[in-house]
Amino acid sequence: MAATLLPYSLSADLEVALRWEGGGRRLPVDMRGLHGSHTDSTVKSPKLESDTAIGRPQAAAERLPQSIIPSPSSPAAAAAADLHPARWRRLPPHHRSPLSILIHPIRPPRPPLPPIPILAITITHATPSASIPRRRRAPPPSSASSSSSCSTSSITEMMAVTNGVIHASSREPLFSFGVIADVQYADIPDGRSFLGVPRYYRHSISVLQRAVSTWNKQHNIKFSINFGDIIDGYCPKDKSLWAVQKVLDEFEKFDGPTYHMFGNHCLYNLPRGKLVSLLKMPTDSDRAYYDFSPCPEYRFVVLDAYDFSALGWPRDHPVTAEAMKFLEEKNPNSDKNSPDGLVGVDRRFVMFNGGVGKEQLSWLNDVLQDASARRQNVILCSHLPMDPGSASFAALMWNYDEVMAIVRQYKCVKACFAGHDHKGGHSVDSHGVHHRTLEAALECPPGTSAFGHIEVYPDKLLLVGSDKMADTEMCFEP
Ligand SMILES: Nc1ccn([C@@H]2O[C@H](COP(=O)(O)OP(=O)(O)OC[C@H](O)CO)[C@@H](O)[C@H]2O)c(=O)n1
Repeated sequence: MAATLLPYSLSADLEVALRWEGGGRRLPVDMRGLHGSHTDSTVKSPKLESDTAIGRPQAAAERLPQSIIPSPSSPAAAAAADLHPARWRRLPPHHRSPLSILIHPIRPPRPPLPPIPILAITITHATPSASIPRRRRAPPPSSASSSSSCSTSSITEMMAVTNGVIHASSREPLFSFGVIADVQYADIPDGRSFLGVPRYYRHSISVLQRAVSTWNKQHNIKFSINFGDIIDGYCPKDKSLWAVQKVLDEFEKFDGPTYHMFGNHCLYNLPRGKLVSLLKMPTDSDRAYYDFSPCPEYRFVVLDAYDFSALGWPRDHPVTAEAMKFLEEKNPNSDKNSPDGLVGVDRRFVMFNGGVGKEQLSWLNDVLQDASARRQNVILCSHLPMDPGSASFAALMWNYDEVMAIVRQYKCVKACFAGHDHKGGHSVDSHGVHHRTLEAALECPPGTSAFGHIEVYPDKLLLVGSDKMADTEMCFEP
């Protein structure tokens, strides 16, 4: 492989944590003053040498010295080292593997360690390879320009893709927040989606329980966001209220507020007005969209993606009639949940999706204008994804194009997060906005999880996911 040598220097004591399918090891290394070079596939230095283990991380890990201690499950400590992500580049497919490497400072500083004879590190990026099962599988980055929005250099730009490496950073986050999507809890036996994907209706609440206890242990998670579909449509209607309350009781155990939004499944079970109050949405009306600002630099906008929808409004409500008329025009199938015969992004015109109404669009414009005036970065949250690169076409918001046309009048929106498309996804659109669809809690087999927390910096967001939720670094122009 042609190797491009890039100089680097390390200025702190670091730990190198290696993870692979089913395990991990943490290796403290005194790297102060270390200088070396980085190739496409290896970090080379007097202490870190590449060898035949390139592409065979397990073999490399097996040869690590005895001083290695077990790695803790949380990679939250990744931070604050002068190891710039720009030094790390994507690997060709034949070098991809399940291993991820976390590099973070040792705190407090440790005494120097005896020299380490040979350590082979293969820098692996979690761009999925169909042939290799991954513990932290990353959704494929997709973008109008994969070079995305990292602005500092063309190499840095390459790092805006989803990957399995938690990058060291030279700063502490401004704050962090927890994320979870599509819990879709129901006290019913396991089942399958319309397309045959297994769904674990009872287990999904355990995923939430694990999320909450993890967030609480991390101590620095300011709030959490639940991306909708709190219970499943198959939940017996006379148990809906009980089921929503049971899930909310779990969120209540989190040491901070949780912000909720509507998903289609919420609306199969309960009327909108009831949900707004049950979910304690911070609005002064029946509106299910709102914004909040956890610090002066950031503004969060939570959209109601079912504001214009055939779901949730009373049957005789004008919105129901208008939405059904819209679906009639866009979708010729008698079953309006079916995208059969619809082509490309037109597959989104199905009844289990919805859109943002005119009033909400105008409100969104006002919020973005205000955020721009205050020089705030904005994060858009919606149950429905808003970029074709980040989700199946059939999962997109009906009028994602109208929402994004407003977003593009300003430069303040840095990322859009969504749920709904359970497999997850990540893209960077033509304007450098990240779109991250979060993997569903519902489709985690027992013993597995999908939740995470997002570290917020002035110029990037770092999603640190549990096993089925992939880590994602999202850089942008501040
Ligand atoms: N092709 C389809 C897909 C779905 N349906 C029916 O629509 C309802 C909602 O489907 P469901 O998969 O439960 O919706 P989720 O919100 O959990 O997931 C969204 C998708 O992942 C988006 O890609 C349900 O009644 C289905 O049976 C359908 O008829 N035809």
